[in-house]
Amino acid sequence: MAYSLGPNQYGKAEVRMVTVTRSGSTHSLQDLTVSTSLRGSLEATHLTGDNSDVVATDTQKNTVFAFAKEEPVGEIEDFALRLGRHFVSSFSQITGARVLIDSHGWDRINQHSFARGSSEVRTTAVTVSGDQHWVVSGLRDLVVLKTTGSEFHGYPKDKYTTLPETTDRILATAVTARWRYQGAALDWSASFSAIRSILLTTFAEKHSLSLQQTLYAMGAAVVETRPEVAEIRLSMPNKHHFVVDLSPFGLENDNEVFYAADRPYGLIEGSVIRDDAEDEGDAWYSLPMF
Ligand SMILES: O=c1[nH]c(=O)c2[nH]c(=O)[nH]c2[nH]1
Repeated sequence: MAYSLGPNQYGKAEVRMVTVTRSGSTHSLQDLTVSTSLRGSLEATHLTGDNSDVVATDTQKNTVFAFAKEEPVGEIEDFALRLGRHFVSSFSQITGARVLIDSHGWDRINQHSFARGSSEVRTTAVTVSGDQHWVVSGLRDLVVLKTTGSEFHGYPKDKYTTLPETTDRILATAVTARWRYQGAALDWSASFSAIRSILLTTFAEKHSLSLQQTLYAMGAAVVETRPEVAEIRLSMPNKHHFVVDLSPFGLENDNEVFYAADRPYGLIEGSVIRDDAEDEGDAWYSLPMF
């Protein structure tokens, strides 16, 4: 039987790194989870166990920590680009690098104390291939809910359908969004804040006939207003809130008391792509579709 080594990559996953920057007695904190992954001429280790081309995952982890000391980490996109370029330019057998960074938020209490923020995470996935690079940034677990402005009706009914139609329901989701940047280097933080704010405003203001419609509106609003975004992919679980039947207790539930079910949940996923988007290259290589 004939076979050969297929696509492969390897690296150190989820390096947990916290950095403290001091400006007098005011300290700043960055709390990151960094994953590195390398591609290249790695047949030997897979086929014969010859490790002469393997940049050890332990070395990759050490590089993350050392780079954080040698220069301020700064924006996660820039830090990921520095790491990716380092691996590709330092080792001739390494032709591509993927660096994933999650940034976990802390809210300031005083000059040197912090409270862990919400579950929301800011993300980036940087790919370096030869002298090219791609940046896909985003957020995860941005939990939002609206108490009205959401309907769901008009769907097909068959013998298994029990869901009542509604013209007024709670709509809640935990947004995961990834957007692919195009064009020249930019102010990553400013772009992130603007995109996050567009997602929130559109969720709140768009009257919803389905979560699918809301997802598309959120993505479209980003692509319409942010020329640096070639494409955005969204994954939005429908965090169902069911009106509790209070009639056994002789009570009428006028959309006031809900059962917040955690599973199963609808999972609505989709993307919005600019017609004239720059080529995606390796931007999404080995990333989940949504
Ligand atoms: O916004 C919704 N989209 C669906 O596809 C769906 N299906 C369902 O049971 N409830 C909902 N809500």
